[in-house]
Amino acid sequence: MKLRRKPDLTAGGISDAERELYGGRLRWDRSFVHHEGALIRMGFGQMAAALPRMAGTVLRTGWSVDRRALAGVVAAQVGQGVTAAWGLVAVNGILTQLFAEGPTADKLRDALPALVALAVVSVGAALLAAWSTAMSGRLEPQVERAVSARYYEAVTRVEVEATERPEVQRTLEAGKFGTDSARNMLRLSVGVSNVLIGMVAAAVVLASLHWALLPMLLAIALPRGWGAVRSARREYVSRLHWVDHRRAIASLLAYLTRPHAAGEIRAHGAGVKLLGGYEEMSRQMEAEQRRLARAQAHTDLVAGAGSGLASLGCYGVLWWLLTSGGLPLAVGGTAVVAIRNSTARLTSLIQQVNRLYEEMLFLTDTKNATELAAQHAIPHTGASLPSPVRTVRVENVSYTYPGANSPSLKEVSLSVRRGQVTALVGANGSGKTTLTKILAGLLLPTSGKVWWEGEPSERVEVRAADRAEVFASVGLLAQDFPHWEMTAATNVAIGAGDHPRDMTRVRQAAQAADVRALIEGLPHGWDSICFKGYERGVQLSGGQWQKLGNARSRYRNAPFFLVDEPTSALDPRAEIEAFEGLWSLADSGHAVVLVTHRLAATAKADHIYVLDQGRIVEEGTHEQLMSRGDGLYREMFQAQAAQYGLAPPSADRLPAQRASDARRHRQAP
Ligand SMILES: Nc1ncnc2c1ncn2[C@@H]1O[C@H](COP(=O)(O)OP(=O)(O)OP(=O)(O)O)[C@@H](O)[C@H]1O
Repeated sequence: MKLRRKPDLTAGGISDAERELYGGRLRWDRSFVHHEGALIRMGFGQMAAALPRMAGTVLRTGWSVDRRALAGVVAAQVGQGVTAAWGLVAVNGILTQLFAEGPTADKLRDALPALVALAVVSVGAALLAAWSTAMSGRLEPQVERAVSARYYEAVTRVEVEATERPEVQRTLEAGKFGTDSARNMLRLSVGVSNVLIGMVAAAVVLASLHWALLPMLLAIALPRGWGAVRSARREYVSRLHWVDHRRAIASLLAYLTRPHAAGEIRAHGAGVKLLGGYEEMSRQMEAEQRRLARAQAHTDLVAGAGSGLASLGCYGVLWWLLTSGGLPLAVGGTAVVAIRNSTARLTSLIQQVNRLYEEMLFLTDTKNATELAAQHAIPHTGASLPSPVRTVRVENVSYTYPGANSPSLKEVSLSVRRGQVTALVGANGSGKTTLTKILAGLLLPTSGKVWWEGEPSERVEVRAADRAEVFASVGLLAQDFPHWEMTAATNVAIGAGDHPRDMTRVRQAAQAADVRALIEGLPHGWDSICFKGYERGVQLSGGQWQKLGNARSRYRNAPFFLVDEPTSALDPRAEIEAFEGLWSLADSGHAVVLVTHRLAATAKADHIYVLDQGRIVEEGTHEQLMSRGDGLYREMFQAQAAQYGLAPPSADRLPAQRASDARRHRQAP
């Protein structure tokens, strides 16, 4: 029977839902090619070599987390192998006695010691199996934790820019699937080694009875092993190939139950669309499952036929050995028992090797991801920043996002000083947020320099600086800051890393952000979980969240505050108070970088930079900028004022959406 070398993973084509909701096929072609190259092409021999290597990695991890448990598991496995071998020896003893000449009663009496030995060996095997289960149950979660922690620790240290590169993103993403593979591999390795030791024991006993019995056992095992590897590869390739598709299905379902989407799901009928999409895309997955099942059945048939033929051959050889007098009848009986046992073990071995191989592929992804993350890690070392830092100076900085074909910042120069409010204004997409990320040390300029300056002549460029110190100097409040589904207290105190929580300061920060009374008025106060659905869960409004975010950056109390639209959801009174709070922070010696479209607030800033298409086109105080007759800032300010009837309408002079915005989004080939 001829097997196809490459499965047709395009089966099912593209669904209407995929085209409508995602604009095209969701198949992971790049990764498919990548994995086809390295692991999937691995031959049976290489795989046989790779398996113990990967199992070795898992065992080393086990050794580092819990030596006693690992030693217990290994001892129990070896013990079980020994008991299996003794079991066969006892069976041989029993059969030898039973096939001997003489009255049946005598033969049974003579076989009694071997029978007792068989019973003792069985009890021993049961005790060892229980010990192995207990020890591996203790070890498995620890190994999973160790591998996951290594992966996630590495991933969270990757440079933000690297995470923007599709190839890095995908490798890191693929690594997620293998974090529980270490645990599974350990469990499966224990299972496989258990069966293998039993089979090796059977092989040793058989070989000692007659050399020809050993190749027979191997001949039965090999076709099944081949089938296992083949099926595992197919499953793995399919899982990777459909990973985006699966993720999309999961996100469709997640939307259906997320509170923030509840309104549109019902009122706009989005739920019907999502459910329709889910059904259609799930049907494609089902088609893929059917394809896999058919292919698996095909492989099983071929492997089963091979194994069956080998068994037939084995029994033929056994027959010939017995009839030609090359083998005593009792040994023949033992051989039959051993072959029957081993064939039963084979079924479980096949299933476990199959899974083991698949898990190994996933664990390899995690290992690769962890290594790649280490290559792109933010350096641990670097020059200390001047103490205290007084100014961050940006010099001719340009920045192009990976994959974009034009820069988001072009030759930008500016200074951010302690004790001042520096405002960044400009149209959507003009580069304000990108600039704050550069200031925060999250993105490194594609060209140009960012200097952290203290006293004159004391300065460190961000690339040479100890980035941990840079991060420690900034407090970020992003436009889309995280809403942690945790307690209100955590949502404030998480702004200070792993420092112990100081509830007095949490309350002060909340007070300054005008959210203390609200939180303390909740039935569970600071222990309320800011996500409805949990016990003690509460639903906060958009503005209340924003106040909590402000409290978080207050609590962090870093010398450089970078706040992006911190008042977009606040009511007018709260907005005024929030801006006053920022100004008082500057008065107390902090640097405040304020990104906002509320130009009434920037009017009081010490210095305003106006960005347009990634360039700083104007700068100065509000008065200076308003005095420029044709200035962009003046246009924007007047357009806003006109909405309140405070200035003549000038909508026709609003800055138009720039064509280069669209160009920037186009991905480089
Ligand atoms: N991660 C990214 N990858 C590629 N391009 C990006 C990325 N983030 C932003 N951009 C692009 O960079 C340009 C500047 O974006 P940025 O978010 O800095 O603008 P902004 O001035 O903060 O806009 P807004 O006022 O809408 O918040 C935009 O064209 C945007 O599409």
